[in-house]
Amino acid sequence: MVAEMNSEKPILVGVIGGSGLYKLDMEIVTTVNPETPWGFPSSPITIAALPSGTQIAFLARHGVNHSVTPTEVPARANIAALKSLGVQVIVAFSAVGSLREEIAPGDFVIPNSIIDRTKGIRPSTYFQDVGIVAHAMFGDAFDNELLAFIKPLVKKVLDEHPEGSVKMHSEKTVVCMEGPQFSTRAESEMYRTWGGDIINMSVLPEAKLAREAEISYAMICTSTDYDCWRVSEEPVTVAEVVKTLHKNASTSKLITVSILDHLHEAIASQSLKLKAKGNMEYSIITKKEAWPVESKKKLSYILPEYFSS
Ligand SMILES: CSC[C@H]1O[C@H](OP(=O)(O)O)[C@H](O)[C@@H]1O
Ligand SMILES: Nc1ncnc2[nH]cnc12
Repeated sequence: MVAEMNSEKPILVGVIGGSGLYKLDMEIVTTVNPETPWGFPSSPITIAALPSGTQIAFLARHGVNHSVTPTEVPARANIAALKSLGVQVIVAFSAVGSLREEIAPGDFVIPNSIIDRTKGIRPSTYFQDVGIVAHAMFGDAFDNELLAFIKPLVKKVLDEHPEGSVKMHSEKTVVCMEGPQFSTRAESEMYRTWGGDIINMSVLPEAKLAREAEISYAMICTSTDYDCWRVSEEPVTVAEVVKTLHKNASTSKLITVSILDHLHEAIASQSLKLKAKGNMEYSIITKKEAWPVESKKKLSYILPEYFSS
């Protein structure tokens, strides 16, 4: 029997899959493709059901065939589309390079901070060309309450992995570079001196836009390579990344099936206090009387609490 979208049980959790994670092994309820004021998401969104019946939303960041570059990911549309479905928490997956000896390919990392090395060419805010200015807080780049909630759950899954335990690291800093080319050895070494622990091309502006849309956001990273800072070794190649990607993707699927019910329940019962909710109330600096009508309409798509009336 095909499950139906359950209108009484809202979809609270969204999952963004990165390189290698283009679908989840779950029952598909339906597929939607909402057109947002910022266009269409990178891929249609799959509404999938956990064995318990809990429904979640899944989106492939680079499209299901990995045809969208990190620079071209329509992050505003992705986050807005998930918000339009009622999503309050996003668990994003990402394949990352390791900048530390102790983070080996195959390890998992849940970062708590970000260094921005994108080049300003990705639309990175909803508050652009709308005549309404907002400055979201981003000191804590991820929702710390959410991190604290998922960390022990992810660790348990990794400790009990059927093919042997997988190492998990937390409290790490992810460097987000522009790409699509990988870093030079000098850059890689520089990121290490800056305190970077892992590197990807995807966490920004995704994490910033989630914050603006008042969605709590965490990233679960899967280490695939040592980038190029180890001078005695060849620099990273896509072939090397892909080698680790397959095992990592099946572990990521195991994590989603194992933790999302707990997460959904904690959000629904409000036992998990989400930090993102309400954060924009004090971020909008433009006087309400000056908000252009058209902009209010556009922004009400992501923040109906402030812009609907
Ligand atoms: C395929 S190597 C570089 C590519 O992998 C990561 O993608 P994602 O974060 O979506 O898993 C990295 O950010 C780059 O986009
Ligand atoms: N070395 C690396 N640099 C940037 N993004 C990556 N994704 C996976 N490995 C990476």
